Amino acid sequence: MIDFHAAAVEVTAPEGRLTILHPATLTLAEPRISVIGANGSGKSTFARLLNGLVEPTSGSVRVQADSWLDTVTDGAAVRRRVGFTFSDPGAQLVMPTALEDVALSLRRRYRRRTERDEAARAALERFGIGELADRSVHTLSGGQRQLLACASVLATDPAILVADEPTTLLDLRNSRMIGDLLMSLPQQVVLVTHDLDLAARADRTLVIDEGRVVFDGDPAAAVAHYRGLA
Ligand SMILES: Nc1ncnc2c1ncn2[C@@H]1O[C@H](COP(=O)(O)OP(=O)(O)OP(=O)(O)O)[C@@H](O)[C@H]1O
Repeated sequence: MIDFHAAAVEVTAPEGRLTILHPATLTLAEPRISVIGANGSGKSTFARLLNGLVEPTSGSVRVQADSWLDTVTDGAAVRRRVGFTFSDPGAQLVMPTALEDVALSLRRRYRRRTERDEAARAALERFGIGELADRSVHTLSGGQRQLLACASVLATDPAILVADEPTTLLDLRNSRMIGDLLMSLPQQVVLVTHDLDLAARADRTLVIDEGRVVFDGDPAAAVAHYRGLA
């Protein structure tokens, strides 16, 4: 569960103060929530507020894991419970091999190296990329990196997953695989996407336009609203 209370984001740009997200008050309780909108409308800003990667300049964003946590004052605890995958997986893959990358995200949970590597290998298998365990992340295709980034984040078993354009780099087969996976996870999922078919599979869809949530509700109606804007 996620709660926005008059949360807004302003930045300082050469042309002065800009509001990139106007105050939003909403509660996200549905298991699958999709966020759609044009390039530059504010979707990533909205998504990054959910785990404190972006802090609201006014208002607040709180997430409920075991208790309610504020994304600013409880930032580290929020980031342990809210997993985030970036549209560019290169931004989050930091270790030389696929296995080491997943193992890194498991270092808090498993102190012993052998247990950690075993759990990391199991996470890779779950995503159908077990055979890539010992490959250098630099030799992976864009789609394989995206799958690895998802495996690394989900291996930590976050309470909520925020996925920012997780299928952008993927071919049809892998987009379907990631889409099916996101729709079947036990965690709450907030998904930012330009894939309107995938967005429509959510329980609730937000449309963001010029920094405002301009539609919030039924996914099919949201997609129709977005098409109307375009
Ligand atoms: N730190 C910043 N300083 C100035 N402008 C910013 C900053 N962060 C974001 N913006 C601007 O805010 C707007 C919203 O950006 P955001 O990345 O949230 O859009 P988006 O909807 O995710 O776009 P896309 O679909 O292209 O990824 C854009 O115009 C962007 O240039």
